[in-house]
Amino acid sequence: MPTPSPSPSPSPGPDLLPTLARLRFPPITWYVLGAALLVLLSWLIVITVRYLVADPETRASIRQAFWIRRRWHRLARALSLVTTDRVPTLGQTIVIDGQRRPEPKILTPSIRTKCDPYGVHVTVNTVPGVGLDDFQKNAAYLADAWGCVRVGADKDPDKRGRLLVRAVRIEPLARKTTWVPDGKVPTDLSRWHLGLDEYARPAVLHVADVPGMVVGGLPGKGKSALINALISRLAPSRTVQFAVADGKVKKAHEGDYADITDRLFAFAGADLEEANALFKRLARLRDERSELLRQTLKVRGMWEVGPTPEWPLVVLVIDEAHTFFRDFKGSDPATRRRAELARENVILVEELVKMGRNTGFLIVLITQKPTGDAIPTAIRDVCSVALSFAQRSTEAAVATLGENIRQWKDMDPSTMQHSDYVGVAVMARDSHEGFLRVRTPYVSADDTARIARATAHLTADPADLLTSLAPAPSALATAPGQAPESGPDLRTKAARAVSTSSPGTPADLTGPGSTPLAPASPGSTQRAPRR
Ligand SMILES: Nc1ncnc2c1ncn2[C@@H]1O[C@H](COP(=O)(O)OP(=O)(O)OP(=O)(O)O)[C@@H](O)[C@H]1O
Repeated sequence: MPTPSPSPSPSPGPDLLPTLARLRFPPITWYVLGAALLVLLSWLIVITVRYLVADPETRASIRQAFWIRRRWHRLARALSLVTTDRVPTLGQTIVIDGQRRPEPKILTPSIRTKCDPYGVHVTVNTVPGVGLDDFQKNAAYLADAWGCVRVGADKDPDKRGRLLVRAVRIEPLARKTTWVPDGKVPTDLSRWHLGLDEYARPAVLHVADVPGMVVGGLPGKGKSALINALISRLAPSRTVQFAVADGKVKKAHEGDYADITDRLFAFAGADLEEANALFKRLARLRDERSELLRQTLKVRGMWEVGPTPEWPLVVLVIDEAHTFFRDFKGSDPATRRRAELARENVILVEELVKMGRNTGFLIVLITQKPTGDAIPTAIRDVCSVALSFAQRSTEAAVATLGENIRQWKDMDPSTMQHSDYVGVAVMARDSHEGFLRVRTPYVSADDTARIARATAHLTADPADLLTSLAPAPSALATAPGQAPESGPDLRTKAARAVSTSSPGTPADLTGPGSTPLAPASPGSTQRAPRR
């Protein structure tokens, strides 16, 4: 019996190419095929070149991103980050007869990746039933699966239904960075780039929304470097003026600010009278500005137009702040006087913080004292930003960051004792829930001194500058149909504010009657030369 010949294979096998060659495709097909190959080739060239020119760490991130995309569908199913769609589509209802049920469809969020040296940014298009909460709950598993130190998810502010998932491969907090200031005039004073957060995203502080900030931390953990960064960044701008009260020293030529005095329009040492004189002087400047604000700048708050050379942002740094607010106990006259000054200092600084933002003040209070009384709560509560470098205990962290830090154990700065964390600060912001850890760049005192020297000619007393803005008395005269303005003539007031200091007054204007807004005691508030 003849054996039946095997049935022909369904695959064309070796005959495929000749068969294709025999087929006559219209020429357009070849063009389309050629174009597709060209696009594919160009794409391959682009990604290869991109990979080759990247630094070794970005290359590692590119490889990581490849595996994230490749294994995403499996991982998403394993972590239940998918949804099952059982509702038949219109097409299925037409085609499928009543006996059969349509196959449920698994919807997986689609992802796109972007790399940097620290890891991968994953953009996720959500599917119904899978959202931000699910990604946040699974962050630790995602981190394990992707080989990352940390994964965080957030909503994309630019598009609803889209999530931004950050996979950090290299711990940004443990990586020390240095910034060598270039002396360039900052383009936007309302934003201060503090450093990188724990997801290697830029941590930006909106200075315009910050009336005051508290900086705490153990000695040697990075407080001065942070202030160096602030001064080096802002000093090249003629629209910023600085004053310092330093509780660590008696004279301006001692201590951390000795090399930048030329860029300060006022300085006070640890002496309480001296500091009190400086705070009063700034409080009067605030009052003068408040009266002139609407008439001269025609706005309700300085930040609506931003600082100008005539109306500069006044940055007051109060270092070792606890020195000025101590609760002195004792009944002898000297102690009673000190207690009175300290109490007055609290009120003056609290008001400067509370009411200074609109008129262009930024108050920075620094302390290394780890107890709650270091900065009185009256002041701490009106500062909208608090930064704490490493602390010895949770109680010390509470003193700077407030009670809330007890709920966020992994953010507690008392866990940052390792030397890797020098320069890392935990930040609390009024408008945000929780805390943020920021790796701040190191800025040396020498670099800050260099910038201060180079920009010393920009130093000016903001009170002097007000006179150029004060409207002429005629402008303040009663307009027809208007009630006469009560209170002193503003121009005269502003002029009076500077009448005690003639142009070319020498650097040290500490003698009685020499400080324009608040005459200080001999050897007190010092001013850099006005040029
Ligand atoms: N952001 C940073 N990155 C890396 N290292 C830093 C950083 N900030 C500070 N350091 C290192 O720590 C040292 C001490 O820093 P810094 O003077 O800023 O501390 P501090 O908190 O101001 O101390 P103190 O309270 O005694 O003034 C610096 O000399 C530097 O070596």
